[in-house]
Amino acid sequence: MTPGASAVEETQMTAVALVSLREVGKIFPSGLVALADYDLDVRDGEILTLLGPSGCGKSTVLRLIAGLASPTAGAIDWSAPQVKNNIGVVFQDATLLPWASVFDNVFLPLRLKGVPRESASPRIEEALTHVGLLNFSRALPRELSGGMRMRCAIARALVTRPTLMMMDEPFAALDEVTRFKLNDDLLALKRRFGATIVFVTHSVFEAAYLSTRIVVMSRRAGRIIDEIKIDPAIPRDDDYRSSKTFADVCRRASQALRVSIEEATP
Ligand SMILES: Nc1ncnc2c1ncn2[C@@H]1O[C@H](COP(=O)(O)OP(=O)(O)OP(=O)(O)O)[C@@H](O)[C@H]1O
Repeated sequence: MTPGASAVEETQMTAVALVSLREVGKIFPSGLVALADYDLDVRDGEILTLLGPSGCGKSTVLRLIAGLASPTAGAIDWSAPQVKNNIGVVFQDATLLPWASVFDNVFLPLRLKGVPRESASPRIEEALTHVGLLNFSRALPRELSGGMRMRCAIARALVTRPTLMMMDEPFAALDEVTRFKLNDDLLALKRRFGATIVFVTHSVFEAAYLSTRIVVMSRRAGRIIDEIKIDPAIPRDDDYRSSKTFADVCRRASQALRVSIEEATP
């Protein structure tokens, strides 16, 4: 039985796939096989987390979906071109332009799309308001804390109103209190902006807290070894963190991770 499974969750699992990876392979020029025969649907509205040992191919999956790399085998099928052409991406390193203000960093994706600064301004201010950085719009990245830099990166990803957000260990470098706060803020942003999120983390607890579905990958060319569905209707709060459902999800994800690590150990 899937922890926290319910009729609501089953309904969500039948949601349309925004993007489908079909028998996708990725072999790097070095000959390293990062992915082989990899199948994955990303369904509308979900927070899908990829969990797996270091080097199992999580970032590669993200990069393929984001169009930052190409598969060497298989197909990536999109539900609509507008989904493919407007993806928000957030990396572990906030990757802000050091010489540009918070405002100008968030403006960047719109500037690249040819939107004039003046007409972009309300959307930038809205995005900054939602991440709590409006009062810092003139600050430079070096004047911000790590958590604030990540908020800026999230605002930059949200400013184009993407249908799909790809987040590669965005909170891994932050202290636990900041990380918890940003987890809650991300869920609030998701409710506000409604994007589907593909999230990569090493943290079982973070995966169990944020996700509506967790995919656990094996080390051997990124095979999927478990899929854990979590009822999206469960409020993500302190009660959830101390609930049996949360404990069950963590236990099952940890067991799957252990299997994936043990089967890769000679
Ligand atoms: N450009 C590249 N050229 C050669 N090998 C690469 C390249 N990028 C990634 N790899 C290798 O592909 C495998 C998968 O890498 P990937 O970054 O997708 O794993 P990951 O699961 O995200 O790892 P981590 O959790 O450590 O970030 C690793 O063995 C990595 O060393």
